[in-house]
Amino acid sequence: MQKILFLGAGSMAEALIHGWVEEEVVPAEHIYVTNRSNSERLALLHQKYGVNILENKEDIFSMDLLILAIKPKDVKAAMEDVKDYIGPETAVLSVVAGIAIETIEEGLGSRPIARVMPNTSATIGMSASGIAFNNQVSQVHKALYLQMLEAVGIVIEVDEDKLHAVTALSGSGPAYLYYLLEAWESVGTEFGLSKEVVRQLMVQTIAGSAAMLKSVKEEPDVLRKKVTSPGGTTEAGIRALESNRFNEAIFACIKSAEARSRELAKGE
Ligand SMILES: NC(=O)C1=CN([C@@H]2O[C@H](COP(=O)(O)OP(=O)(O)OC[C@H]3O[C@@H](n4cnc5c(N)ncnc54)[C@H](OP(=O)(O)O)[C@@H]3O)[C@@H](O)[C@H]2O)C=CC1
Ligand SMILES: O=C(O)[C@@H]1CCC=N1
Repeated sequence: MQKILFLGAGSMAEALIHGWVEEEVVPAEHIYVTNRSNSERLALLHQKYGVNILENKEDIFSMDLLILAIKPKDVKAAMEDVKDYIGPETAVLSVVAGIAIETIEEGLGSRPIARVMPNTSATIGMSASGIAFNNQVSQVHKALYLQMLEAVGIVIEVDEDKLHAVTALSGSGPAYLYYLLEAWESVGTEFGLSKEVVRQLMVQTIAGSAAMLKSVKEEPDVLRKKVTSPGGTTEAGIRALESNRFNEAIFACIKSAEARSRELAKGE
């Protein structure tokens, strides 16, 4: 893939560009960016990463890969904008939440299409991505996409329908953890600790717990019980989580996000 165009130049496009350029998976000179109107944003990406700015729509014809990195609500208009310029040999990779491969085939014609759900941790090579393909993607291109996504984290192939769940879990997942940290910082400061101290303690706690789950072959409930001394502080904390319906809140969170992904698929 010598020429890769990002249609949409927001957070997710930047996370992938940053990861690919930094990890030397895709040279910056192979990457082109375009958006709706924010030319300052394109100039910033050019300056930060050395990527090219798409000069005119005719250049879309020669792209090997078009990456859809726009919001779901903008996808139909964006496809309408480019459909007369895209060449027959151009493959498509979409990171757009909820939008089905079938919708992209309708908008851009029958061609190889991959749908990926990464997360913003691609910026630092730590994305957890799900991927699904239509039946026109060759084995060679599948391997290439997997390699590109492995360079910015882990990637797991799933049936397309399961991408709704992947979106709700790992696509949105970083936001849930940041929200948790915001709550920890609020309560920590009530005890007179500074926000910075709480952040250092809890970021390391998240990183350490994730590393434990990856390195020791034990289930989360086993690891949890090792922290929980009978009659101790953790037990008191967990009891408070239970009485405040922690499980219900988490189930509601993931189910709402999954349902929203399905609504986006229907254009709602
Ligand atoms: N952010 C995240 O954590 C994740 C996001 N995603 C998915 O990635 C996609 C992009 O999200 P995100 O990067 O956060 O969004 P942003 O709002 O940061 O960026 C959206 C980009 O789309 C551009 N755009 C809008 N309409 C058009 C158009 N008609 N033609 C060309 N470009 C257009 C905007 O340009 P302009 O600024 O000029 O209007 C902007 O560059 C979404 O579909 C989201 O579901 C997937 C996984 C994680
Ligand atoms: O909130 C969203 O719709 C996107 C998809 C996953 C993360 N951000």
